[in-house]
Amino acid sequence: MRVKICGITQPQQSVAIASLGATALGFICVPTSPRYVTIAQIQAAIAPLPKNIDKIGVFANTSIALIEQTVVESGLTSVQLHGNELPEFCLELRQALPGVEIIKAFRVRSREHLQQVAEYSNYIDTLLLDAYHPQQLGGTGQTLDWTMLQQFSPSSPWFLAGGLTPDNILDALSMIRPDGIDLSSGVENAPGDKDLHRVARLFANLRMKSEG
Ligand SMILES: O=C(O)c1ccccc1N[C@@H]1O[C@H](COP(=O)(O)O)[C@@H](O)[C@H]1O
Repeated sequence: MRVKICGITQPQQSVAIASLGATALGFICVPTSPRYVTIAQIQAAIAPLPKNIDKIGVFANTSIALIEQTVVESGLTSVQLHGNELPEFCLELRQALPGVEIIKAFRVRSREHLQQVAEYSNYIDTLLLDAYHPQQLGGTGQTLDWTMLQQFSPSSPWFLAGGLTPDNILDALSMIRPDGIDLSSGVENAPGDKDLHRVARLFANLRMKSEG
C-alpha cells in the first residue's frame, strides 16, 4: 500500500519521514495554505530523497503553465489536483506533462457525488478521496464517512485522505481497502511542522496490521 505524508515544508523532515517508511511525500503548492512551499523549498526537500519516493505537488484551481513550470523546475514526479478541475483540464495537463502521475482529488459531499469520479477515469492515473469542508480546500483534519466507501471500486487506484491519524488508521483500513493512504494534519505539531513521533507511530501501527 502507498503511504503519502503531505504538507512537508522542511528538508530534514522529508528525509526522516521517507526513512520511517513513507512511499510518497506531498508538497502544497496552493498559495493560500499555511503549508505552502515555493519551488526552491521543494527543490531543497526533494534533493536528498531516494529516487523511489514519489514527490507529489498539490495544486488547486491554477493554470497548466504554472503547474508545468513548478514540476519541471522542482523535480516533482506527480501532480495532485485538489480543486474543481474538469476532466478536460486533466487531459490537457497529462499531454503537457507525459510521464508525470496525475492524481485527481475529490472532496466528497455525498454518495451521489462519488459517481462523478467515473468521468475522470480516462484522463488521470490515480484518484484521491478527501472530506468536504465548505471553507477550506484541504488539510482540514475532517474524516469522510468511511461506510460510504465500502462498495467503492473505481477503475483507477485510489488514496484515502481526510483526517487520518495513527489512532484511527486501523479502523479505517478494517472497513475499506484503498490502494494508498494520505495523512497531513493528523501527523503534525502545527501546519507544515510534522510530528516525527506521530509519523513513527503510524508506521508501527501499519506494521502491526500487516503482521497480524
Ligand atoms: O494541506 C493543505 O493545506 C491543503 C491545501 C489545499 C489543498 C489541499 C491540502 N491538503 C490535502 O488535504 C488532504 C487531507 O488532509 P488532512 O489529513 O485532513 O489534514 C491531503 O490530501 C492533503 O494533500
